[in-house]
Amino acid sequence: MNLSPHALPADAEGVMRLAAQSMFELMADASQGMILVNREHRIVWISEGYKKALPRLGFDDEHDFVGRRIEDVVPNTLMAQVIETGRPILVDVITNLSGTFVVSRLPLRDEAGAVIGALGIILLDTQQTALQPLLQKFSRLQEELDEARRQLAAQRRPKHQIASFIGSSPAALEVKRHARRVAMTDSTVLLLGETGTGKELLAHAIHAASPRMAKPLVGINIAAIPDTLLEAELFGVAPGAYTGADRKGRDGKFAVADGGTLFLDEIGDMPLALQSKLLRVLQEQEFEPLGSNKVRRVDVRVIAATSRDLAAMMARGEFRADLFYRLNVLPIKLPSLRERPGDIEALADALGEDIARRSGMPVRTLEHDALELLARQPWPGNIRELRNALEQASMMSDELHLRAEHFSGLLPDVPAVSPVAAPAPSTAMESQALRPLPEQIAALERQAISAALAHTQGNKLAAAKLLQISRAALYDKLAIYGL
Ligand SMILES: Nc1ncnc2c1ncn2[C@@H]1O[C@H](COP(=O)(O)OP(=O)(O)OP(=O)(O)O)[C@@H](O)[C@H]1O
Repeated sequence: MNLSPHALPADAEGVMRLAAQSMFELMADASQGMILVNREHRIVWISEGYKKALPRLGFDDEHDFVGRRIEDVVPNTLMAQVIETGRPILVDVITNLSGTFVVSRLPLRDEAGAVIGALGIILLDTQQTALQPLLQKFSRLQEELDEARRQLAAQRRPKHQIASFIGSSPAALEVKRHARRVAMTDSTVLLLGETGTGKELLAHAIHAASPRMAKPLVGINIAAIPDTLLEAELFGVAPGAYTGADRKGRDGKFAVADGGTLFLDEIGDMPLALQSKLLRVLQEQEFEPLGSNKVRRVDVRVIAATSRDLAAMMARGEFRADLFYRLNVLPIKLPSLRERPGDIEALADALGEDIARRSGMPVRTLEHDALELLARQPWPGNIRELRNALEQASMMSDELHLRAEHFSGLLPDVPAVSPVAAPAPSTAMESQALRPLPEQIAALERQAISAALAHTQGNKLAAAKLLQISRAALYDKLAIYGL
C-alpha cells in the first residue's frame, strides 16, 4: 500500500473527539468550576466544583440555578459578550458577591462554525490560592485608578459657567448676553477690562458654553512669561533645535489646545516681534515651531484678554494694527466694579459662600453699613480685591455679621492705622502697631500696589514703573496679595 506521508490516520477523528472529551472532563475536574450556557445565554450544565460556589451566589439548589439566563444570576459575567462576539476571553479577573476569580471564557461552535453557546472555566478562586496578596494589590490599584479617573473628570469639567458671572446690573447682563452669543461662534473673542473684572472667568465660561466644551481650554498669561521664552511656550520647539532639556522638542500651547480653546491673557504685553506669528495662526491656523521649517496645522479658537488700551497702543506703534483688527472682531467690555456698585451685595454673597466653602470658616453676612462702605470704594483690583477684603475681614473676626468697622485697615476709605503716621495713638492704633512687622509691611505693600493700580487704571506695566519694581515682581506680589 502506498500511503502519502500527509494522509490522516484512519483513527484521527476518533482520537480528536476523545481528546476533546477527555480535555473537557479533565478541566471540569481540575478547575475550580465550569459552566456551560446555550445560545440564549441559559445555563445548561455546571460542574461539581461550580456547585460548591452556588451558596455564595445565593442558591441552595442546583435546579434553581440551571436553566436561568446567566446574566440574571452571575453578576458581572461576560459570557453573553462571548456568545454575541464569538471571541474568547482567555484570562480575566471577575469579582462578584461570591468572590474574586481568575476565569476563562470560550465560545462553542457547531460544525458550520456558528456560535451555539459558551463555556466558562474558573481557573482560580483567589481565596484559595497563593495569589491572594497579588490580587488584593490588583483590586486596590483598580480602586485607585477609578478614583484618579473620577478626579480627572471632575477637574476637566469647566470651572465656570456663564451663570457664574455674578451680577444683574444692566452692564453685567449685557456681558452675559454677549458671552452667550459669542460662545456659539468659532471666532476670536477679545475680553477687555481692568484687572480682576472677571476676564478669565468669562473665558472659561465661553469655552464651557461652546461646541468645543469637551476639548481642552489652555491658558497662558503673556505678561508673566519673559519675552525670550514666549515663542517656545506658544509655538513649541522642534526636536534638536536646542541642547539640554528641550533636545527632544516639546509642544507649545497652540498644539496642546488643538481642537479646543486657547486663552491668551494680557495680550497687550505680546512683544511686537511675535505679534505677526500670532496673526498668522489666527488667519491660517498654522505655524512653525521654533527651530523647524515644517508647518503645523491646528484647530484652535482663541480668546484673548487685556486690561490695556490696545487702540492707544496701536496708535503709538506698540501693537500691530492688523492683529488688533483681527482680535477685535467680537470684543466684550467687562465693567469695573465701580460701574456696578449695585452688584456688590450679590457678589459679596457668592464670594462669601465660596470663601467659607474653601476655608472651612462659617458663612458671613454683611450688615447694611458694611455694604454701603464697600459700594463707595474705588476697587482698583475689582472683584479680586473685593474677594480679598472679604476674606481678610472674615479671618480677622469671629462675628457672623460683618460691619463696616471689620474692614478697618483693609480699604483705602477706612485707613489702616499706620504705625508710621500715627499722631495720637488710640487703642486701635496701638494694637495695630503691635502687630508683627512682616504683617504691617505686607499691609503697606498691598496698599501701595492697590494705589498704583488705581492711578494707572489697572495698567500693570505702568504700575510696576511707578513702584520702581519689575513687571515679574509686580505679578508675584499681585498673586501673593490676591490683587
Ligand atoms: N462676575 C463675577 N462673578 C463672580 N466672581 C467673579 C466675577 N468676576 C470675577 N470674579 C472672581 O474674581 C476673581 C478675579 O477674576 P478673573 O481672574 O477672572 O479676573 P481677570 O479680569 O482675568 O483679572 P486679570 O486681568 O488680573 O487677569 C476670580 O476669583 C473670579 O472668580
